[in-house]
Amino acid sequence: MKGAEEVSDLILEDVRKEFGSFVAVQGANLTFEAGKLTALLGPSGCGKTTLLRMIAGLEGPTKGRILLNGQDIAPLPAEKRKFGMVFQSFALFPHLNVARNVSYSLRIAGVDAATRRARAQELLDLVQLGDKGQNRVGELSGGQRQRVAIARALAQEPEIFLLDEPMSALDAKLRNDMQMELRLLQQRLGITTIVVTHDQREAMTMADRIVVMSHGRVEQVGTPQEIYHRPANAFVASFIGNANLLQGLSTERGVRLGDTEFAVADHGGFGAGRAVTLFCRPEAVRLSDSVPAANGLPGTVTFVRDEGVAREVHLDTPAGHVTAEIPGSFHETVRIGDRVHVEFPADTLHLLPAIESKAA
Ligand SMILES: Nc1ncnc2c1ncn2[C@@H]1O[C@H](COP(=O)(O)OP(=O)(O)OP(=O)(O)O)[C@@H](O)[C@H]1O
Repeated sequence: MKGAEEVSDLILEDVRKEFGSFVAVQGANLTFEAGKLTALLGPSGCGKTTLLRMIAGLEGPTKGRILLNGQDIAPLPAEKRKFGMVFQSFALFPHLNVARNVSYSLRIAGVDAATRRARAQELLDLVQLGDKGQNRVGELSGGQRQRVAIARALAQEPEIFLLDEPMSALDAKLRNDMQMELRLLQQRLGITTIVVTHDQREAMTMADRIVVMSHGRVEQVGTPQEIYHRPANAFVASFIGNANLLQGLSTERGVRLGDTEFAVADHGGFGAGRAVTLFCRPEAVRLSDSVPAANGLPGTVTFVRDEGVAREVHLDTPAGHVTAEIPGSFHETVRIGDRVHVEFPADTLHLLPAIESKAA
């Protein structure tokens, strides 16, 4: 297998894709680090598959450069790029047995039969299907088929490994297992990998870095922790997990929501008197019977979702709707209609740009 040290970062410079008058990807500037797994994450239609297909060479960019090892590969057709690809459907050949599926591309490349057999066995061992080489594809489970698709994509020692929604055909339990398996395999091989997904948990589980997209635009690039704890804007904050996003006015030291001023750890350099969004994760919100020393609001419970390990409490406050996530407890109860004090600890608060009004 090729190691990360032999392949450069993959760099996209101002890559844009238009379909007629529709802009599917707006000038994307991205660096995919060699040897790392990057997730392209966003809602349906945001352009992530189009971006992956341009990287694969299945779609030509309208504009921009795709640089690998110092060369602009944008004009190269897919077959001239040494990339392995796994599709949503796995696209296996039903008439070939498992080993032949894996070695198919080697056969096309004219590799001799003995080498092909040895390589297929090596790859099937790698994905823990060493004893299934002679089986028909139809005899395999969904997870096993996915492993065959991965082994097949790795057969030609690709420089870059591309996966488009690789888990979407699997049920929830298997998806969790395969996410871990794929991540461990990728780390073991140290192969530059790009995974398209609309599932934020999948991206958080597997990726070194996440590229969040919306409407053909890159909204933020960062580690899973950066994206979760320091989202760049309200879209990223609410796409990745749950978020409280309260509209207010910035002050010298924080933010004013209605009559109450809150101290804020990360002021975001907004200055005073600007329309801003206060961002706080539900698990950072505290609920108590007594008035907190600072950053508190009165609240009335409007809904309680008990998820065993945690409890999601929805509240009406003078600043708007707030969601708190508190530890699940067998003994304590929270009921609809309870009046509580809601505290937003200053060190968990961040200011983001104001949410644009649709009417504006
Ligand atoms: N060949 C094409 N011709 C015209 N429009 C296209 C073409 N391919 C994609 N699009 C449009 O470009 C936009 C982005 O599509 P893309 O498949 O990249 O989104 P996506 O984020 O991967 O969504 P999904 O998860 O639903 O596949 C969509 O509005 C889609 O309809």
